[in-house]
Amino acid sequence: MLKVQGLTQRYGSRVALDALSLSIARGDFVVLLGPNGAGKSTLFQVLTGLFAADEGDVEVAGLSMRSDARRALSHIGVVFQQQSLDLDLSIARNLQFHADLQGLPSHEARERIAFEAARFGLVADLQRSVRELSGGNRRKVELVRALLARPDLLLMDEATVGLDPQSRRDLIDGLRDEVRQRGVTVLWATHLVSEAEHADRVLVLHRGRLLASGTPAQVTSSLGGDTLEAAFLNATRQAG
Ligand SMILES: Nc1ncnc2c1ncn2[C@@H]1O[C@H](COP(=O)(O)OP(=O)(O)OP(=O)(O)O)[C@@H](O)[C@H]1O
Repeated sequence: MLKVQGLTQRYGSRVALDALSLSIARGDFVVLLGPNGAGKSTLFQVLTGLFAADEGDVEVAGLSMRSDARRALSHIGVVFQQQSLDLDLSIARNLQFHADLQGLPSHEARERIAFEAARFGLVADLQRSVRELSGGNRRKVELVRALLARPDLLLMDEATVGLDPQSRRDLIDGLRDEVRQRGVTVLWATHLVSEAEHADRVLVLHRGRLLASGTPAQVTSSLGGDTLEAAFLNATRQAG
């Protein structure tokens, strides 16, 4: 579903992505785990077409971001680090507005909004303004919004920043449901090891390079440590 080949991005003399290659199979829930400055946001900016990297290419569903960006992007849904809902509109209006932008027929939009709102426990709040919602529910609305166009690949860039453990859990559980039922592929960037523990695969990124890739147990043993957290801390402290 996603193939990244030899991606390099420099900011002056700083190398944010260093010939990075990775691939993700359809229906996988993959956590991209990296400390601050590892290159997660830079990677997401390239994946979402905000800019082309200095070198390398990205393929989404077999479509090159360099030569066929518009079609490649049509397969992607994204939740960025920065929140971007209209605070004065209700949840329903925010979602409807986005569905209109995507050109979804209104009966389909209504069905999907109702379906996803139920999955994420938002039904009772649909007519409330976003301003009145907790941070956790705001993130859920953004996730529902990203799912409206039924993307094949969902990118989540540190989507749980600022949420308490229960809200983080609810968001991840809702998304895992989506993965199970619809086979959506998820790339979830975070610096929180606890969010990687239930992933199908973990990719450990440090200084723009992949240090390890595999199930949480495989990554723990390949990086050397009793727990994923110990292995991650050990590897990102040592790696030069
Ligand atoms: N616009 C920019 N100009 C210069 N350097 C940048 C720019 N954006 C990122 N960098 C540098 O590139 C490297 C990777 O940054 P990036 O934001 O991609 O990492 P990150 O893993 O998303 O970090 P965080 O978890 O802190 O958001 C860092 O060293 C950062 O300082």
